[in-house]
Amino acid sequence: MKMLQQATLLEEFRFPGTLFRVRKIPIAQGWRKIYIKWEGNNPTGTQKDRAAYMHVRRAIEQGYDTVTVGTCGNFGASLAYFANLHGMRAVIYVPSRYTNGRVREMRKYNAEIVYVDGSYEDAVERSVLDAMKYGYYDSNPGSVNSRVALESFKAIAYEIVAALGSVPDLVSVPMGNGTTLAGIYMGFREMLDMGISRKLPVMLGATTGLGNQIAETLKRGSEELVPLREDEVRETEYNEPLVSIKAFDGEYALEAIRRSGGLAFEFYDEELLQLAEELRMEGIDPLPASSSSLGAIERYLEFGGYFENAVAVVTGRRF
Ligand SMILES: N[C@@H](CCOP(=O)(O)O)C(=O)O
Repeated sequence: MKMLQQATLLEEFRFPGTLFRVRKIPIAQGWRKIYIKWEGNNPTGTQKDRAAYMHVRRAIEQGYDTVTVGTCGNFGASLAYFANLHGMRAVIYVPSRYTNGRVREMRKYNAEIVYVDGSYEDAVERSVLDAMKYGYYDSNPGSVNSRVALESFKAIAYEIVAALGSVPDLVSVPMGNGTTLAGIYMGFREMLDMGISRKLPVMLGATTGLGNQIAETLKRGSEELVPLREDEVRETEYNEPLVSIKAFDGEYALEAIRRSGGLAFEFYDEELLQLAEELRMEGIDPLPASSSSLGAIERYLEFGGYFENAVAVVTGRRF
């Protein structure tokens, strides 16, 4: 029943699901194939639309009139959009230093903004507490409904296999909380378990060198997520979506990277801008942080990795 319900939800809103082959970048020429899974054509321009859509549908089915999330931008804009589309109230918690265009977009979709003094993690915590206090549907990572986002990203794996006809050797995903990467890997696992496919891809996590709990854990070779202090992390204009003091789905992402024989690679602003430029030559205009997935594939080759075909999930457009 649960699976049937989910399939129905996925069918009701069709995400554009664009997958195209990279042509201009030297490493992608010849026999080696690199594809971009482009999420920038989604309604608010990022993969978060997939999760927000499913959260709003569930909230309606469960009789809620208000949805909430803590956000730095993308997830909040998505949730506000789908809530507004379905006549629901959205209360979005934003760290007070964020007054960017994405916050204006949330207001455009009639969301109520609550500014929180502190980090992204503080905004999430406040949203979770208020969800309990006021009876809002909680869309936060790490909350009672956190499985929903993971489930929603499985569809990316299915769309990749549908477009290519098979599982690629390598899949590279930008990594903040680890939710997108973990969800995509779960999709590949599900297809393998159901006999739809015959292998799993190697998973690459693409993140920032200025503070991500999952990458730090891998570097230190720790079995469990290592705690990161706020003063060990530095947020910049371009790395913000990849920074994570507390990676809410970090355990799942770690498992996906380790079990698939994958790696995580770290990038800095200049590199992210350069990668975004490379992707502009391919005809898309991505958020620099989202371009890190292409960088991880390039880095993997430099480190002597081998693949015949790879997919870089480029999670959002430039705003
Ligand atoms: N936040 C980034 C990276 C992927 O997000 P995650 O929190 O699911 O790891 C983005 O949206 O591109």
